[in-house]
Amino acid sequence: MMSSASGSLSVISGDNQTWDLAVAAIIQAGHRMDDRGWVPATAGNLSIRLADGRIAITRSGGHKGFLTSDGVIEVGLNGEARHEGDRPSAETLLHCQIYEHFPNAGAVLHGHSVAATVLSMVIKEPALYLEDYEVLKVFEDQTTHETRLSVPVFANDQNIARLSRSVALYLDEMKAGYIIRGHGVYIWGPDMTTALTRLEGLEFLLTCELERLKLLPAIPARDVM
Ligand SMILES: CSC[C@@H](O)[C@@H](O)C(=O)COP(=O)(O)O
Ligand SMILES: [Zn+2]
Repeated sequence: MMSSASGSLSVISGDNQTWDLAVAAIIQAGHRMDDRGWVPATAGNLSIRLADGRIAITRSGGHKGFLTSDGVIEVGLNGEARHEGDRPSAETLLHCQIYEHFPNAGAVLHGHSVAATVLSMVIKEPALYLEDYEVLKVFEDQTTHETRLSVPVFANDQNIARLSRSVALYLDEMKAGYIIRGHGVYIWGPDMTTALTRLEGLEFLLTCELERLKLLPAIPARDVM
């Protein structure tokens, strides 16, 4: 999932050339995700890989709607903070794994939307299947609605290193990021504009699926024990 989308967001840069631009893009994206209701409370984390390889990521525990430059710090590809005392996102390893696996990845986004959280708890399958939606074309290589895209769903795990090992097995097949059950989505792109565009596409599709489920005939109630 690596082609670029041109964007009109003022700060969110397509080239991520300088630290200050990267930080500004993360702040703007955090505010946008908050406006859309995708990062409630202190949920979510965002990062950018600069052209020189440095990784800028949100600090752990901050509210992404009130993000300032102090809330963005540098980590190495091993997930460790570059500056002593800095506490990067608890899920930094999931970002670094994407940067390591996809040389062209330049931005990674993680949100906790209601749709991603509820849908992933309702479906029991190890993937969510999206088909026949026009908006599927927002994802790389998708040229028609006549397709079936699978978004892997992984069990939630507070042990992020262990979770990243489960994710690693499926990274090559991912066209539209992945979902952690009852938790949220991870999605990425070559730059922040593209990552945000894909996130918006995915969130739209998840909301459609949730609405569709509501219209389906009710599942018969289980026998009361
Ligand atoms: C509000 S709880 C959410 C966290 O547990 C986590 O899943 C999350 O998305 C944010 O963690 P963070 O360490 O701030 O990057
Ligand atoms: Zn999270």
